[in-house]
Amino acid sequence: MNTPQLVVHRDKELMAQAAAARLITKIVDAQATRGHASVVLTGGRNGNGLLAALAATPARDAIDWSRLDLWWGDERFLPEGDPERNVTQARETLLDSVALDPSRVHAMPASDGPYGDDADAAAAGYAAELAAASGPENHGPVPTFDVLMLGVGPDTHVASLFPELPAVRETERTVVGVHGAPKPPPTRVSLTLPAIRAAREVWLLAAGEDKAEAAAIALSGAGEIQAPAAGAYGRSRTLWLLDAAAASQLPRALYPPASP
Ligand SMILES: O=C(O)[C@H](O)[C@@H](O)[C@H](O)[C@H](O)COP(=O)(O)O
Repeated sequence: MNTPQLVVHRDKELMAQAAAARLITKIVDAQATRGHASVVLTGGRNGNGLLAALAATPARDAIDWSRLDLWWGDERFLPEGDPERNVTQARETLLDSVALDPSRVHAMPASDGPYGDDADAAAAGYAAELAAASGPENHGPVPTFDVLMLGVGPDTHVASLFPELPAVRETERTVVGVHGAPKPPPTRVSLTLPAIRAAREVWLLAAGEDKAEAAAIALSGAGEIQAPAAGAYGRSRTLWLLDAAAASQLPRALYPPASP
């Protein structure tokens, strides 16, 4: 497990813009090196804020969108097109305005899709899709994601892995159904910590006063069952992207030197 790297930006807007610029560079470098890139998106205000910043910057067209694989860290288990679905919000915010290859956009199943309203079957289906995309050069039944992004909840949840619930305890499966989530809607589909940890880099997005306690808890040695964000780390890099408000309760020793 690598030590988390922290970057603190002045405010939520600057954090989103800086994170978008960082993501563009990461994708462009991956495509220049390997001909394609693989990114896992997250839902929520910070995740969508990053996509909105990406949509608004001219530099976005440095990305070859046709050679970008998109996956999701979690999804609200709702009907196709429901405005509350993470993929619906991502499409409206960015995806519908860039020339993606639809075969490389891997949305998680909807509750009126091929698996019906069975979230556990939908999770197994997505796990199979991940395994099919994984090759011998990857680490287990998940493709090697260049960047896996996670919003951090005020209770330290990431994806749909909530403190103490069964999904955060999963050590074998890569995708699980989530029932009774404290953040509505209650039924979701989520990557598990083993799948998250297959990523080269994991970026945790935490902006806003309401994330300050969660960031301090997750970065001060809490266990992953009580604080799932503490268990989210990448194979070669774990990066926390915060604004000053979300970093306001961090122990001084963790505060990066050149922070606002
Ligand atoms: O489905 C979801 O709700 C998200 O994937 C979830 O994991 C989100 O990223 C966090 O709850 C943070 O959300 P905010 O950025 O809106 O606080």
